[in-house]
Amino acid sequence: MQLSNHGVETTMMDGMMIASREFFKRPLEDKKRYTNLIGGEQFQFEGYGNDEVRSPDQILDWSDRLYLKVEPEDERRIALWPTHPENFRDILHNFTRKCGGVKDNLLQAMAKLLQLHDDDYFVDQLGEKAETNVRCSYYPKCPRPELVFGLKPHCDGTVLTLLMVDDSVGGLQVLRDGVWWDVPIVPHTLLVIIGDQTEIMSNGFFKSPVHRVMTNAKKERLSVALDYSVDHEREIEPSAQLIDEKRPALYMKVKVKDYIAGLYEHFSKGTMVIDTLQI
Ligand SMILES: O=C(O)CCC(=O)C(=O)O
Ligand SMILES: [Fe+2]
Repeated sequence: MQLSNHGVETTMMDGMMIASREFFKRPLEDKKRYTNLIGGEQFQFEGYGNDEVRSPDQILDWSDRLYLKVEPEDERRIALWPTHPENFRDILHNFTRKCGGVKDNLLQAMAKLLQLHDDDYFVDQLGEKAETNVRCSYYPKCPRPELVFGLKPHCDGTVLTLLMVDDSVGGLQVLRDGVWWDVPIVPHTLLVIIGDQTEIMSNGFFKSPVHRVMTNAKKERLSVALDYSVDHEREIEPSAQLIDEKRPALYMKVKVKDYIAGLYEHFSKGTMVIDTLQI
């Protein structure tokens, strides 16, 4: 879904993209100060780097990324937030605040669409300690685009993802009825990707789409995503309001922390974690 009247100023969107681009352009030594490999080997989610390597035959993606927890604000690991470009931290902070409002409006509209008793149903599900992460992804030019993905097929394990894509180079594709479709680029829109957590809570009324990023031999590409998740300590399950005799619960209850752990396990193998929860 493409959102245009979202209220996030174009200057703020451009600023966030430019700051991310400048970060990735920094010398490797500088970026490594924010590495996601502790002591050069132990993987942590936050920081700069690639996917976790879990097995020697794992197929890796042709991308670099900077992944940071931005909410709850008091859990930020500010030492991992780049200091160059100098405005990076401020822009990320402001962008996060602004997009938070967009996310709440969207979740309310989705609750309305499902005719839930309370428009804040999904907002409340997120919990006090809802987790938001930013994912800035840089896809370098790839000499053999037919051999590797920028990002392999996956579903987002989020409630939803707000995504800003490069306005000069495509690559994002979404799977529909067995066919991969290019997602068109419309500058200054925000792409909304429904995540698995919403699929579960909505008892499958909303579907989390399978998507992937293709590589490009001639152009590099950048995207910035905000991932919204329910508090990892909470459990999610299909809303009781969306279950009846005709449509029983389609998914089991799951703790978000366990779901996310399963997600990465499956992602490294190229399989889908949501399939393991189906009743
Ligand atoms: O780079 C993109 O356009 C999409 C990135 C994405 O799907 C993800 O990070 O989950
Ligand atoms: Fe994604």
